[in-house]
Amino acid sequence: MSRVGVLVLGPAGVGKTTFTNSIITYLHTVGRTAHIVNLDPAAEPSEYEFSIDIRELISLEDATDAMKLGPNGGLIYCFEFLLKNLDWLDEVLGDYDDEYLIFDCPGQIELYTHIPVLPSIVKHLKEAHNMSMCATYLLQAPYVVDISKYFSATLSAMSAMMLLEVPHLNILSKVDLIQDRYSKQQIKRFLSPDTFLFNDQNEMFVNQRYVALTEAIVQLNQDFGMIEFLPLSAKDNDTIETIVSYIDDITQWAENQEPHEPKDEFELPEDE
Ligand SMILES: Nc1nc2c(ncn2[C@@H]2O[C@H](COP(=O)(O)OP(=O)(O)OP(=O)(O)O)[C@@H](O)[C@H]2O)c(=O)[nH]1
Repeated sequence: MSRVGVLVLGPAGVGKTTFTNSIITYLHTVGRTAHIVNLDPAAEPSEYEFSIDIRELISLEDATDAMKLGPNGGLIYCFEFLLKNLDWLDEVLGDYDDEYLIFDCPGQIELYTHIPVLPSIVKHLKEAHNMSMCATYLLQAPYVVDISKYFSATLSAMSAMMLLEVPHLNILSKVDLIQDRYSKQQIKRFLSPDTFLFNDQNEMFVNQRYVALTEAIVQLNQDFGMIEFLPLSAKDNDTIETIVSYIDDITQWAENQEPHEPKDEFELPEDE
């Protein structure tokens, strides 16, 4: 028995649910099946039905009403409740042997960058369910191309990578929204950032020490090769296909299925 678990992570509004639905649509078109595991206790109804839904155990409304908590405290309460009730998760997962499960997660990144709740759940999925896991961490292109946001965004991705300890893909979402501001070549350099890329933005810093700091952090990133992105544009099937091929390679889904090599080159969506 083997299961694949794809975690869809990232700050609020980066496109996690849209990406989850795009993967399901793509997999259906190539004759594969996948299921959505909704881990957002405040989720709205989505294009595809959730196969497993945390709201059947606890919803954000239950937590905020019963415990008199605000939305963030309520969300943390829901995850702690899930952690205490892993037998519920075991039971609902019991029906999904040999399946491809996509975990759509909430956008409150403290759940996977600051507190150990999601890492504990992920550890349980790996150990108790023999799940082959891959984390996808989405950051939206219109933010990441701004140098001051680039750092907080990439550091949050790195923090999740270190806390979760599962193979990790960084994804630059909503690439279509920057295609009229940047050439294909510039966008390719955002996917694998280098110091040269940010030189034209350094003038925004009055304090020259920030310029030096910027260059040092980008250099560190380059030296360790920690942050590279795969491009995503939700309506562009090629970007979805490439990301799925990487996930398949990481989770070795293809080993038990048809042979499937990951693509060598990133394919950027065509300019509008
Ligand atoms: N232009 C563009 N818009 C996108 C893309 N992906 C998502 N969006 C839009 O971004 C908004 C947020 O998308 P969601 O999928 O709800 O984002 P989310 O990360 O699941 O949001 P939360 O669950 O609230 O954290 C919606 O209006 C989407 O239509 C994309 O690739 N391109």
